[in-house]
Amino acid sequence: MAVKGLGQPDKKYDGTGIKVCIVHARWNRQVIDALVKGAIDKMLSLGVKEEDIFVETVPGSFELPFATKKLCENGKFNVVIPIGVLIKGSTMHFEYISDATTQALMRLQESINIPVIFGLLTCLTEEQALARAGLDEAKSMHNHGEDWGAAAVEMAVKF
Ligand SMILES: O=Nc1c(NC[C@H](O)[C@H](O)[C@H](O)CO)[nH]c(=O)[nH]c1=O
Repeated sequence: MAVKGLGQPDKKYDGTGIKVCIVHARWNRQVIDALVKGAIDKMLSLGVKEEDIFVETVPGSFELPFATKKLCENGKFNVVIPIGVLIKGSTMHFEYISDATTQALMRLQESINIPVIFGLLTCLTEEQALARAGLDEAKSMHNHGEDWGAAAVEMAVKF
């Protein structure tokens, strides 16, 4: 049995009534769209109402922290899922955006006081990104957006 991976939740959480913000980048759009759909479909299956899921987009992952702060600082949402896909290129751009965005999203939880689900894929190849969105031919991995949707419901219900 594989060791790595998300364990089953301690119970099935009912997402009825929770308000969710998804803010996603538009870079690597094919992968982004699959991840967003995976997160939404999972949350709907856990009782979240479609009208309680608000979706906004930004150009790229580097814009996720600022947009997340502006969208969530007024207390309208119980949880936020920033989603971005970073794919390593030939420069250090990937490393700087990945680290800066990750740190900013983690710190943001202190100021907006709601759970921030980490929906940033930091991939070394396009194949890694496709696999983590459930888009590769071999279906070698599940759509990680589903994990983020489940985590969002659990965190919003519990805290
Ligand atoms: O470079 N690669 C990527 C990227 N660059 C753009 C950056 O996030 C930002 O939008 C611009 O620098 C403008 O501020 N954004 C991503 O989401 N994924 C990438 O793979």
